[in-house]
Amino acid sequence: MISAYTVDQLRSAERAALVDDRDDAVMRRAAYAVAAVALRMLPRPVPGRRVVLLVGPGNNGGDALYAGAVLRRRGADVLAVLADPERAHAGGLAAFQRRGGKLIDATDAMTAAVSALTRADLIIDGLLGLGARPPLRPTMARLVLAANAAPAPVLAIDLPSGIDPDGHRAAEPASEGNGATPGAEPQSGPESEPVAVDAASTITFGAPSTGLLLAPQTGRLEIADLGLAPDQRVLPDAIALDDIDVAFHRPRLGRDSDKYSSGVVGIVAGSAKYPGAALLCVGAAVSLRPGLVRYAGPQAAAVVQRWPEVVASDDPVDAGRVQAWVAGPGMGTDGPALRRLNVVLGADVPVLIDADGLTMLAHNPALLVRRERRSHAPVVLTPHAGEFARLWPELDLGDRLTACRAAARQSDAVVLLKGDRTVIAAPDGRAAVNLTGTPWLASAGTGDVLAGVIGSLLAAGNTPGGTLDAFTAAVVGAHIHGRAGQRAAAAGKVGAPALWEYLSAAG
Ligand SMILES: NC(=O)C1=CN([C@@H]2O[C@H](COP(=O)(O)OP(=O)(O)OC[C@H]3O[C@@H](n4cnc5c(N)ncnc54)[C@H](O)[C@@H]3O)[C@@H](O)[C@H]2O)[C@@H](O)CC1
Ligand SMILES: [K+]
Repeated sequence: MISAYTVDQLRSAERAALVDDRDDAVMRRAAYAVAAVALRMLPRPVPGRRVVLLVGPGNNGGDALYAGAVLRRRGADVLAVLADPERAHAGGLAAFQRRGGKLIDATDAMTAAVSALTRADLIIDGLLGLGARPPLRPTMARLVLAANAAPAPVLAIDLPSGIDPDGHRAAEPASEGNGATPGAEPQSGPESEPVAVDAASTITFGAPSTGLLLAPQTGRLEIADLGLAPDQRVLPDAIALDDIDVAFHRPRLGRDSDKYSSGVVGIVAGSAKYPGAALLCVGAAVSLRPGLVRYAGPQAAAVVQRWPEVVASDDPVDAGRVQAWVAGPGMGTDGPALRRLNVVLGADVPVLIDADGLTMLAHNPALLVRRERRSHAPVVLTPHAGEFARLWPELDLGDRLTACRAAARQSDAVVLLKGDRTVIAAPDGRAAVNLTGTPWLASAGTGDVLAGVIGSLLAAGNTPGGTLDAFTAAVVGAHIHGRAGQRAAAAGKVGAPALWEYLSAAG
Protein backbone atom coordinates (compact mmCIF):
# COMPACT_ATOMS: atom_id res chain seq x y z
CA MET A 1 0.00 0.00 0.00
CA ILE A 2 1.19 3.47 -0.79
CA SER A 3 0.39 6.12 1.81
CA ALA A 4 0.33 9.70 0.55
CA TYR A 5 0.48 12.80 2.70
CA THR A 6 -0.21 16.51 2.48
CA VAL A 7 2.73 18.87 2.00
CA ASP A 8 2.34 20.02 5.60
CA GLN A 9 2.53 16.43 6.87
CA LEU A 10 5.61 15.71 4.75
CA ARG A 11 7.30 18.94 5.76
CA SER A 12 6.90 18.20 9.45
CA ALA A 13 8.30 14.69 9.01
CA GLU A 14 11.23 16.11 7.04
CA ARG A 15 11.92 18.81 9.60
CA ALA A 16 12.79 16.12 12.12
CA ALA A 17 15.21 14.49 9.67
CA LEU A 18 16.80 17.78 8.67
CA VAL A 19 17.46 19.26 12.10
CA ASP A 20 21.04 18.11 11.92
CA ASP A 21 21.60 17.98 8.17
CA ARG A 22 25.09 19.39 7.80
CA ASP A 23 26.78 19.19 4.39
CA ASP A 24 23.49 18.47 2.63
CA ALA A 25 23.78 14.83 3.69
CA VAL A 26 20.06 14.11 3.20
CA MET A 27 20.05 15.87 -0.13
CA ARG A 28 23.08 13.87 -1.30
CA ARG A 29 21.32 10.65 -0.36
CA ALA A 30 18.27 11.80 -2.30
CA ALA A 31 20.54 12.61 -5.24
CA TYR A 32 22.05 9.13 -5.22
CA ALA A 33 18.56 7.66 -5.39
CA VAL A 34 17.75 9.96 -8.33
CA ALA A 35 20.98 9.01 -10.10
CA ALA A 36 20.28 5.28 -9.60
CA VAL A 37 16.93 5.60 -11.38
CA ALA A 38 18.49 7.81 -14.07
CA LEU A 39 21.17 5.19 -14.75
CA ARG A 40 18.44 2.58 -15.23
CA MET A 41 16.65 4.86 -17.69
CA LEU A 42 19.72 5.77 -19.75
CA PRO A 43 20.67 3.70 -22.78
CA ARG A 44 23.94 1.74 -22.49
CA PRO A 45 26.81 2.55 -22.54
CA VAL A 46 26.35 5.49 -20.18
CA PRO A 47 29.57 7.45 -20.95
CA GLY A 48 28.80 10.22 -23.42
CA ARG A 49 25.00 9.98 -22.98
CA ARG A 50 23.38 13.40 -22.87
CA VAL A 51 21.51 14.25 -19.68
CA VAL A 52 19.81 17.62 -19.27
CA LEU A 53 18.92 18.80 -15.76
CA LEU A 54 16.13 21.34 -15.37
CA VAL A 55 17.10 23.21 -12.23
CA GLY A 56 14.74 25.43 -10.24
CA PRO A 57 15.40 27.82 -7.36
CA GLY A 58 14.89 25.46 -4.41
CA ASN A 59 16.13 22.22 -2.93
CA ASN A 60 14.47 20.26 -5.73
CA GLY A 61 17.04 21.90 -8.03
CA GLY A 62 19.71 21.00 -5.45
CA ASP A 63 18.74 17.34 -5.74
CA ALA A 64 19.07 17.58 -9.52
CA LEU A 65 22.53 19.20 -9.36
CA TYR A 66 23.92 16.64 -6.87
CA ALA A 67 22.43 13.83 -9.01
CA GLY A 68 24.06 15.45 -12.05
CA ALA A 69 27.43 15.31 -10.26
CA VAL A 70 26.97 11.55 -9.68
CA LEU A 71 26.05 11.02 -13.33
CA ARG A 72 29.11 13.03 -14.42
CA ARG A 73 31.24 10.60 -12.43
CA ARG A 74 29.71 7.78 -14.46
CA GLY A 75 30.80 9.55 -17.65
CA ALA A 76 27.49 11.06 -18.74
CA ASP A 77 27.56 14.38 -20.55
CA VAL A 78 25.44 16.47 -18.17
CA LEU A 79 24.09 19.97 -18.81
CA ALA A 80 22.20 21.93 -16.16
CA VAL A 81 19.62 24.42 -17.42
CA LEU A 82 19.12 26.99 -14.65
CA ALA A 83 15.62 28.46 -14.60
CA ASP A 84 16.50 30.97 -11.87
CA PRO A 85 20.34 31.22 -11.84
CA GLU A 86 20.66 33.60 -8.87
CA ARG A 87 18.79 31.18 -6.63
CA ALA A 88 20.23 27.86 -7.82
CA HIS A 89 21.30 25.66 -4.87
CA ALA A 90 24.86 26.73 -4.00
CA GLY A 91 26.16 23.41 -2.63
CA GLY A 92 24.67 21.44 -5.52
CA LEU A 93 26.03 23.89 -8.06
CA ALA A 94 29.55 23.68 -6.63
CA ALA A 95 29.50 19.86 -6.56
CA PHE A 96 28.18 19.73 -10.12
CA GLN A 97 30.77 22.15 -11.48
CA ARG A 98 33.58 20.37 -9.65
CA ARG A 99 32.67 17.29 -11.69
CA GLY A 100 32.80 19.26 -14.94
CA GLY A 101 29.06 19.73 -15.41
CA LYS A 102 28.06 22.44 -17.91
CA LEU A 103 25.57 25.24 -17.23
CA ILE A 104 23.08 27.25 -19.28
CA ASP A 105 21.12 30.23 -18.01
CA ALA A 106 17.60 29.70 -19.36
CA THR A 107 16.65 33.32 -18.75
CA ASP A 108 19.00 34.51 -21.50
CA ALA A 109 19.72 31.38 -23.56
CA MET A 110 16.28 29.79 -24.01
CA THR A 111 17.00 28.72 -27.59
CA ALA A 112 20.14 26.84 -26.57
CA ALA A 113 18.24 25.24 -23.68
CA VAL A 114 15.42 24.06 -25.96
CA SER A 115 17.89 22.68 -28.46
CA ALA A 116 19.74 20.76 -25.71
CA LEU A 117 16.46 19.30 -24.51
CA THR A 118 15.63 18.16 -28.04
CA ARG A 119 18.94 16.26 -28.28
CA ALA A 120 18.91 14.77 -24.75
CA ASP A 121 18.90 11.05 -23.94
CA LEU A 122 17.33 11.76 -20.55
CA ILE A 123 15.80 14.84 -18.94
CA ILE A 124 15.76 15.25 -15.16
CA ASP A 125 13.13 17.61 -13.81
CA GLY A 126 14.39 19.46 -10.74
CA LEU A 127 12.41 22.65 -11.32
CA LEU A 128 10.02 22.44 -8.37
CA GLY A 129 9.28 20.05 -5.53
CA LEU A 130 7.22 20.36 -2.41
CA GLY A 131 7.52 24.15 -2.48
CA ALA A 132 5.68 24.39 -5.82
CA ARG A 133 2.86 26.82 -6.15
CA PRO A 134 1.44 26.26 -9.63
CA PRO A 135 0.93 27.52 -12.26
CA LEU A 136 4.53 27.70 -13.50
CA ARG A 137 6.00 31.06 -14.29
CA PRO A 138 6.89 31.65 -17.99
CA THR A 139 10.55 30.54 -18.06
CA MET A 140 9.75 27.23 -16.37
CA ALA A 141 6.62 26.74 -18.44
CA ARG A 142 8.65 27.14 -21.64
CA LEU A 143 11.21 24.62 -20.47
CA VAL A 144 8.47 22.18 -19.53
CA LEU A 145 6.81 22.50 -22.93
CA ALA A 146 10.16 21.81 -24.59
CA ALA A 147 10.91 18.84 -22.31
CA ASN A 148 7.51 17.29 -23.04
CA ALA A 149 7.97 17.76 -26.77
CA ALA A 150 11.48 16.22 -26.71
CA PRO A 151 11.90 12.53 -27.54
CA ALA A 152 13.82 11.75 -24.31
CA PRO A 153 11.97 10.40 -21.26
CA VAL A 154 11.66 12.72 -18.27
CA LEU A 155 12.56 11.64 -14.74
CA ALA A 156 10.83 13.98 -12.29
CA ILE A 157 12.36 14.56 -8.88
CA ASP A 158 9.82 14.43 -6.05
CA LEU A 159 6.98 15.47 -8.37
CA PRO A 160 6.40 16.52 -11.97
CA SER A 161 6.89 20.30 -11.94
CA GLY A 162 3.64 22.11 -12.59
CA ILE A 163 1.35 19.82 -10.61
CA ASP A 164 -0.10 20.92 -7.31
CA PRO A 165 1.67 18.87 -4.61
CA ASP A 166 -1.51 18.64 -2.55
CA GLY A 167 -3.61 17.77 -5.59
CA HIS A 168 -6.12 20.55 -5.15
CA ARG A 169 -5.78 21.75 -8.74
CA ALA A 170 -5.31 19.66 -11.84
CA ALA A 171 -2.73 20.49 -14.52
CA GLU A 172 -3.01 19.30 -18.09
CA PRO A 173 0.07 17.66 -19.58
CA ALA A 174 1.74 20.28 -21.75
CA SER A 175 2.80 19.17 -25.20
CA GLU A 176 2.77 20.29 -28.79
CA GLY A 177 -0.62 18.63 -28.92
CA ASN A 178 -2.24 21.46 -26.96
CA GLY A 179 -1.18 24.00 -29.53
CA ALA A 180 1.79 25.37 -27.62
CA THR A 181 5.20 25.72 -29.23
CA PRO A 182 8.17 24.58 -27.17
CA GLY A 183 10.34 27.50 -26.20
CA ALA A 184 7.69 30.04 -27.16
CA GLU A 185 5.92 32.22 -24.61
CA PRO A 186 3.20 29.99 -23.12
CA GLN A 187 -0.26 31.27 -23.86
CA SER A 188 -1.96 32.80 -20.90
CA GLY A 189 -5.58 33.63 -20.40
CA PRO A 190 -8.60 31.79 -19.19
CA GLU A 191 -8.52 29.11 -21.93
CA SER A 192 -4.89 28.06 -21.45
CA GLU A 193 -4.38 25.02 -19.21
CA PRO A 194 -1.69 25.03 -16.52
CA VAL A 195 1.34 23.15 -17.87
CA ALA A 196 3.12 20.32 -16.08
CA VAL A 197 5.96 17.94 -16.81
CA ASP A 198 4.74 14.70 -18.32
CA ALA A 199 7.10 12.29 -16.57
CA ALA A 200 8.00 8.76 -17.57
CA SER A 201 9.01 8.18 -13.95
CA THR A 202 8.89 10.17 -10.74
CA ILE A 203 11.13 9.46 -7.78
CA THR A 204 9.92 10.73 -4.46
CA PHE A 205 11.48 10.55 -1.01
CA GLY A 206 9.98 8.84 2.02
CA ALA A 207 6.38 9.07 0.86
CA PRO A 208 4.52 10.77 -1.98
CA SER A 209 2.39 13.85 -1.63
CA THR A 210 -1.27 13.34 -2.48
CA GLY A 211 -0.97 15.33 -5.71
CA LEU A 212 1.46 12.73 -6.99
CA LEU A 213 -1.17 10.00 -6.81
CA LEU A 214 -3.80 12.19 -8.42
CA ALA A 215 -1.72 13.48 -11.34
CA PRO A 216 -1.59 11.31 -14.46
CA GLN A 217 1.71 13.12 -15.25
CA THR A 218 3.52 11.16 -12.52
CA GLY A 219 4.22 8.11 -14.69
CA ARG A 220 5.94 5.23 -12.91
CA LEU A 221 6.26 6.06 -9.22
CA GLU A 222 9.48 5.20 -7.37
CA ILE A 223 9.75 5.79 -3.64
CA ALA A 224 13.20 6.09 -2.07
CA ASP A 225 13.05 5.51 1.66
CA LEU A 226 15.42 8.05 3.14
CA GLY A 227 13.87 7.86 6.59
CA LEU A 228 11.76 10.88 5.68
CA ALA A 229 8.28 9.31 5.77
CA PRO A 230 5.86 10.45 8.47
CA ASP A 231 5.71 7.92 11.29
CA GLN A 232 2.85 5.48 11.62
CA ARG A 233 0.86 7.64 14.00
CA VAL A 234 0.26 10.14 11.20
CA LEU A 235 -2.87 9.24 9.24
CA PRO A 236 -2.22 9.39 5.52
CA ASP A 237 -4.16 11.92 3.48
CA ALA A 238 -4.90 9.23 0.87
CA ILE A 239 -3.83 5.70 0.04
CA ALA A 240 -3.35 3.68 -3.12
CA LEU A 241 -3.31 -0.10 -3.37
CA ASP A 242 -0.99 -2.22 -5.48
CA ASP A 243 -1.56 -5.68 -6.97
CA ILE A 244 -0.24 -7.46 -3.90
CA ASP A 245 -2.58 -5.61 -1.52
CA VAL A 246 -5.48 -6.40 -3.80
CA ALA A 247 -4.60 -10.09 -4.09
CA PHE A 248 -4.53 -10.17 -0.30
CA HIS A 249 -8.01 -8.62 -0.06
CA ARG A 250 -9.62 -10.86 -2.67
CA PRO A 251 -12.15 -13.18 -1.07
CA ARG A 252 -10.90 -16.79 -0.94
CA LEU A 253 -12.84 -20.03 -0.89
CA GLY A 254 -12.33 -22.02 2.29
CA ARG A 255 -12.76 -25.76 2.75
CA ASP A 256 -16.13 -25.21 4.44
CA SER A 257 -17.38 -22.57 2.04
CA ASP A 258 -21.03 -22.45 1.15
CA LYS A 259 -22.81 -19.81 -0.85
CA TYR A 260 -23.51 -17.56 2.12
CA SER A 261 -19.93 -17.74 3.36
CA SER A 262 -18.68 -16.71 -0.09
CA GLY A 263 -21.22 -13.92 -0.50
CA VAL A 264 -24.57 -13.62 -2.21
CA VAL A 265 -24.99 -10.48 -4.28
CA GLY A 266 -28.27 -9.19 -5.66
CA ILE A 267 -28.38 -7.10 -8.82
CA VAL A 268 -31.07 -4.76 -10.08
CA ALA A 269 -29.97 -3.59 -13.53
CA GLY A 270 -31.15 -3.39 -17.11
CA SER A 271 -34.49 -2.57 -18.66
CA ALA A 272 -36.27 -3.06 -21.98
CA LYS A 273 -34.33 -0.04 -23.25
CA TYR A 274 -30.95 -1.13 -21.82
CA PRO A 275 -30.91 -4.93 -21.68
CA GLY A 276 -27.12 -5.02 -22.01
CA ALA A 277 -26.57 -3.30 -18.66
CA ALA A 278 -28.10 -6.30 -16.87
CA LEU A 279 -25.73 -8.70 -18.64
CA LEU A 280 -22.65 -6.54 -18.13
CA CYS A 281 -23.28 -6.05 -14.43
CA VAL A 282 -24.25 -9.66 -13.73
CA GLY A 283 -21.36 -10.97 -15.84
CA ALA A 284 -18.91 -8.90 -13.81
CA ALA A 285 -20.38 -10.06 -10.52
CA VAL A 286 -20.22 -13.70 -11.64
CA SER A 287 -16.59 -13.28 -12.75
CA LEU A 288 -15.57 -12.42 -9.18
CA ARG A 289 -16.90 -15.86 -8.16
CA PRO A 290 -19.16 -15.01 -5.24
CA GLY A 291 -21.26 -17.76 -3.65
CA LEU A 292 -24.30 -16.78 -5.70
CA VAL A 293 -25.59 -13.96 -7.88
CA ARG A 294 -29.29 -13.13 -7.71
CA TYR A 295 -30.78 -10.96 -10.42
CA ALA A 296 -34.00 -8.99 -9.91
CA GLY A 297 -35.40 -7.07 -12.86
CA PRO A 298 -37.00 -7.13 -16.27
CA GLN A 299 -34.14 -9.02 -17.99
CA ALA A 300 -34.40 -12.17 -15.88
CA ALA A 301 -34.89 -14.51 -18.86
CA ALA A 302 -31.89 -13.14 -20.79
CA VAL A 303 -29.67 -13.27 -17.72
CA VAL A 304 -30.48 -16.89 -16.90
CA GLN A 305 -30.03 -17.90 -20.52
CA ARG A 306 -26.48 -16.52 -20.42
CA TRP A 307 -25.67 -17.60 -16.82
CA PRO A 308 -27.78 -20.58 -15.75
CA GLU A 309 -26.19 -20.41 -12.30
CA VAL A 310 -27.80 -17.02 -11.57
CA VAL A 311 -31.07 -17.11 -9.64
CA ALA A 312 -33.35 -14.59 -11.29
CA SER A 313 -36.66 -12.95 -10.47
CA ASP A 314 -38.54 -9.92 -11.74
CA ASP A 315 -38.47 -7.95 -8.55
CA PRO A 316 -36.12 -7.49 -5.60
CA VAL A 317 -39.06 -8.15 -3.25
CA ASP A 318 -39.08 -11.76 -4.50
CA ALA A 319 -35.32 -12.16 -4.81
CA GLY A 320 -34.56 -14.05 -1.59
CA ARG A 321 -31.70 -13.42 0.80
CA VAL A 322 -28.68 -11.41 -0.35
CA GLN A 323 -25.65 -10.01 1.49
CA ALA A 324 -25.32 -6.92 -0.69
CA TRP A 325 -27.33 -5.18 -3.39
CA VAL A 326 -26.32 -3.36 -6.55
CA ALA A 327 -28.95 -1.13 -8.14
CA GLY A 328 -28.81 1.22 -11.05
CA PRO A 329 -27.06 0.27 -14.31
CA GLY A 330 -29.57 0.74 -17.13
CA MET A 331 -32.52 0.18 -14.77
CA GLY A 332 -34.35 3.29 -16.03
CA THR A 333 -35.91 6.00 -13.91
CA ASP A 334 -39.62 5.30 -14.32
CA GLY A 335 -42.13 4.34 -11.61
CA PRO A 336 -41.26 0.62 -11.45
CA ALA A 337 -37.53 1.47 -11.36
CA LEU A 338 -38.06 3.88 -8.48
CA ARG A 339 -40.04 1.25 -6.60
CA ARG A 340 -37.24 -1.33 -7.09
CA LEU A 341 -34.66 1.18 -5.89
CA ASN A 342 -36.76 1.81 -2.80
CA VAL A 343 -36.91 -1.91 -2.00
CA VAL A 344 -33.13 -2.18 -2.29
CA LEU A 345 -32.54 0.88 -0.12
CA GLY A 346 -34.81 -0.65 2.52
CA ALA A 347 -32.64 -3.77 2.83
CA ASP A 348 -30.40 -4.00 5.87
CA VAL A 349 -27.32 -5.01 3.85
CA PRO A 350 -24.64 -2.94 2.02
CA VAL A 351 -26.05 -1.29 -1.10
CA LEU A 352 -24.25 0.10 -4.16
CA ILE A 353 -26.10 2.66 -6.26
CA ASP A 354 -24.90 3.52 -9.77
CA ALA A 355 -26.07 5.21 -12.99
CA ASP A 356 -29.90 5.48 -13.22
CA GLY A 357 -30.06 4.77 -9.50
CA LEU A 358 -27.97 7.91 -8.91
CA THR A 359 -30.21 9.93 -11.22
CA MET A 360 -33.19 8.90 -9.11
CA LEU A 361 -31.31 9.80 -5.92
CA ALA A 362 -30.49 13.25 -7.35
CA HIS A 363 -34.20 13.80 -8.01
CA ASN A 364 -35.27 12.34 -4.65
CA PRO A 365 -32.64 13.25 -2.02
CA ALA A 366 -35.06 12.04 0.68
CA LEU A 367 -34.39 8.44 -0.41
CA LEU A 368 -30.94 8.43 1.18
CA VAL A 369 -32.18 10.11 4.32
CA ARG A 370 -34.87 7.45 4.64
CA ARG A 371 -32.25 4.75 4.09
CA GLU A 372 -30.30 6.06 7.10
CA ARG A 373 -33.37 5.56 9.27
CA ARG A 374 -33.95 2.03 7.94
CA SER A 375 -30.42 0.59 7.95
CA HIS A 376 -26.94 1.20 9.28
CA ALA A 377 -25.39 -0.98 6.57
CA PRO A 378 -23.10 1.04 4.29
CA VAL A 379 -24.06 2.68 1.01
CA VAL A 380 -21.63 3.02 -1.91
CA LEU A 381 -22.32 5.61 -4.61
CA THR A 382 -20.35 5.38 -7.86
CA PRO A 383 -20.93 8.54 -9.92
CA HIS A 384 -19.05 9.80 -12.95
CA ALA A 385 -18.41 13.57 -13.00
CA GLY A 386 -21.81 14.42 -14.55
CA GLU A 387 -23.74 12.35 -12.02
CA PHE A 388 -21.60 13.76 -9.22
CA ALA A 389 -22.44 17.33 -10.29
CA ARG A 390 -26.15 16.52 -10.28
CA LEU A 391 -25.96 14.97 -6.82
CA TRP A 392 -23.75 17.64 -5.23
CA PRO A 393 -24.00 20.76 -7.43
CA GLU A 394 -22.33 22.93 -4.79
CA LEU A 395 -19.08 20.90 -4.72
CA ASP A 396 -16.17 22.01 -6.93
CA LEU A 397 -14.98 19.22 -9.21
CA GLY A 398 -11.80 21.18 -9.95
CA ASP A 399 -10.59 19.65 -6.66
CA ARG A 400 -11.79 16.07 -7.08
CA LEU A 401 -10.50 14.51 -3.88
CA THR A 402 -11.78 17.28 -1.63
CA ALA A 403 -15.15 17.22 -3.42
CA CYS A 404 -15.38 13.44 -3.11
CA ARG A 405 -14.54 13.63 0.60
CA ALA A 406 -17.19 16.27 1.20
CA ALA A 407 -19.77 14.22 -0.72
CA ALA A 408 -18.98 11.13 1.36
CA ARG A 409 -19.33 13.08 4.58
CA GLN A 410 -22.56 14.79 3.54
CA SER A 411 -24.25 11.62 2.32
CA ASP A 412 -22.77 9.27 4.93
CA ALA A 413 -21.83 6.97 2.05
CA VAL A 414 -18.67 5.71 0.41
CA VAL A 415 -18.35 7.79 -2.75
CA LEU A 416 -16.35 6.58 -5.74
CA LEU A 417 -15.84 9.37 -8.29
CA LYS A 418 -14.92 7.85 -11.65
CA GLY A 419 -12.25 9.44 -13.79
CA ASP A 420 -8.77 9.13 -15.22
CA ARG A 421 -7.68 8.71 -11.61
CA THR A 422 -10.75 7.37 -9.83
CA VAL A 423 -10.97 8.66 -6.26
CA ILE A 424 -12.81 7.01 -3.39
CA ALA A 425 -13.76 8.56 -0.06
CA ALA A 426 -15.42 7.21 3.06
CA PRO A 427 -17.63 9.17 5.47
CA ASP A 428 -14.94 8.81 8.19
CA GLY A 429 -12.44 10.80 6.06
CA ARG A 430 -10.41 7.94 4.56
CA ALA A 431 -9.60 8.48 0.89
CA ALA A 432 -7.94 6.51 -1.89
CA VAL A 433 -6.75 7.09 -5.42
CA ASN A 434 -6.94 4.26 -7.94
CA LEU A 435 -3.76 3.90 -9.99
CA THR A 436 -4.90 1.24 -12.46
CA GLY A 437 -6.93 2.00 -15.57
CA THR A 438 -6.61 2.97 -19.20
CA PRO A 439 -8.40 5.24 -21.66
CA TRP A 440 -9.76 1.94 -23.06
CA LEU A 441 -12.18 1.97 -20.12
CA ALA A 442 -13.77 5.23 -21.26
CA SER A 443 -16.39 3.36 -23.28
CA ALA A 444 -20.01 2.29 -22.89
CA GLY A 445 -20.83 -0.34 -20.31
CA THR A 446 -17.59 -0.38 -18.34
CA GLY A 447 -19.32 1.38 -15.42
CA ASP A 448 -21.92 -1.42 -15.30
CA VAL A 449 -19.03 -3.85 -14.97
CA LEU A 450 -17.48 -1.85 -12.13
CA ALA A 451 -20.78 -1.88 -10.23
CA GLY A 452 -20.98 -5.68 -10.52
CA VAL A 453 -17.38 -6.10 -9.35
CA ILE A 454 -17.80 -3.93 -6.26
CA GLY A 455 -21.20 -5.50 -5.54
CA SER A 456 -19.61 -8.96 -5.39
CA LEU A 457 -16.90 -7.68 -3.05
CA LEU A 458 -19.46 -5.96 -0.81
CA ALA A 459 -21.33 -9.25 -0.48
CA ALA A 460 -18.12 -11.12 0.36
CA GLY A 461 -17.30 -8.50 2.96
CA ASN A 462 -20.70 -9.00 4.56
CA THR A 463 -20.30 -12.75 5.10
CA PRO A 464 -19.69 -14.23 8.58
CA GLY A 465 -15.91 -14.26 7.93
CA GLY A 466 -15.88 -11.23 5.62
CA THR A 467 -13.21 -8.66 6.27
CA LEU A 468 -13.80 -6.18 3.44
CA ASP A 469 -15.45 -3.00 4.66
CA ALA A 470 -17.37 -1.00 2.06
CA PHE A 471 -14.54 1.52 1.48
CA THR A 472 -11.98 -1.23 0.93
CA ALA A 473 -14.39 -3.13 -1.33
CA ALA A 474 -14.75 -0.02 -3.50
CA VAL A 475 -10.99 0.59 -3.62
CA VAL A 476 -10.22 -3.07 -4.40
CA GLY A 477 -13.00 -3.18 -7.01
CA ALA A 478 -11.71 -0.08 -8.77
CA HIS A 479 -8.21 -1.58 -8.87
CA ILE A 480 -9.40 -4.93 -10.27
CA HIS A 481 -11.57 -3.18 -12.86
CA GLY A 482 -8.74 -0.88 -13.97
CA ARG A 483 -6.24 -3.73 -14.22
CA ALA A 484 -8.73 -5.82 -16.22
CA GLY A 485 -9.12 -2.85 -18.57
CA GLN A 486 -5.37 -2.63 -19.04
CA ARG A 487 -5.18 -6.35 -19.84
CA ALA A 488 -8.13 -6.21 -22.24
CA ALA A 489 -6.55 -3.21 -23.98
CA ALA A 490 -3.16 -4.93 -24.22
CA ALA A 491 -4.84 -7.99 -25.74
CA GLY A 492 -6.49 -5.78 -28.37
CA LYS A 493 -9.99 -6.64 -27.16
CA VAL A 494 -13.00 -4.46 -27.93
CA GLY A 495 -16.10 -3.75 -25.83
CA ALA A 496 -16.97 -3.95 -22.15
CA PRO A 497 -17.83 -7.72 -22.13
CA ALA A 498 -14.11 -8.32 -22.80
CA LEU A 499 -13.50 -7.32 -19.18
CA TRP A 500 -15.22 -10.40 -17.75
CA GLU A 501 -12.45 -12.80 -18.62
CA TYR A 502 -9.78 -10.60 -17.04
CA LEU A 503 -11.61 -9.85 -13.80
CA SER A 504 -10.98 -13.13 -12.05
CA ALA A 505 -7.22 -12.83 -12.55
CA ALA A 506 -6.74 -9.07 -12.43
CA GLY A 507 -4.73 -7.65 -9.57
N1 LIG B 1 13.28 18.62 2.92
C1 LIG B 1 13.88 17.45 2.79
O1 LIG B 1 13.95 16.66 3.70
C2 LIG B 1 14.43 17.10 1.52
C3 LIG B 1 14.03 17.81 0.43
N2 LIG B 1 14.45 17.49 -0.76
C4 LIG B 1 14.03 18.25 -1.91
O2 LIG B 1 13.66 19.56 -1.59
C5 LIG B 1 12.42 19.85 -2.21
C6 LIG B 1 11.73 20.95 -1.47
O3 LIG B 1 12.58 22.06 -1.54
P1 LIG B 1 12.09 23.55 -1.41
O4 LIG B 1 11.36 23.72 -0.17
O5 LIG B 1 13.27 24.39 -1.63
O6 LIG B 1 11.02 23.71 -2.57
P2 LIG B 1 11.18 23.72 -4.16
O7 LIG B 1 12.44 23.09 -4.59
O8 LIG B 1 9.90 23.22 -4.67
O9 LIG B 1 11.32 25.28 -4.53
C7 LIG B 1 10.38 26.22 -4.03
C8 LIG B 1 10.64 27.58 -4.60
O10 LIG B 1 10.28 27.60 -5.99
C9 LIG B 1 9.65 28.81 -6.32
N3 LIG B 1 8.35 28.53 -6.95
C10 LIG B 1 7.26 27.99 -6.36
N4 LIG B 1 6.26 27.89 -7.24
C11 LIG B 1 6.71 28.37 -8.42
C12 LIG B 1 6.12 28.53 -9.69
N5 LIG B 1 4.86 28.19 -9.93
N6 LIG B 1 6.87 29.02 -10.71
C13 LIG B 1 8.14 29.38 -10.48
N7 LIG B 1 8.75 29.28 -9.27
C14 LIG B 1 8.05 28.78 -8.25
C15 LIG B 1 9.49 29.60 -5.07
O11 LIG B 1 10.48 30.58 -5.07
C16 LIG B 1 9.76 28.62 -3.95
O12 LIG B 1 10.44 29.20 -2.88
C17 LIG B 1 11.71 18.53 -2.19
O13 LIG B 1 10.66 18.51 -3.12
C18 LIG B 1 12.83 17.59 -2.54
O14 LIG B 1 13.03 17.56 -3.94
C19 LIG B 1 15.45 16.43 -0.95
O15 LIG B 1 16.67 17.07 -1.02
C20 LIG B 1 15.45 15.41 0.12
C21 LIG B 1 15.42 16.01 1.45
K1 LIG C 1 10.39 18.25 -9.93
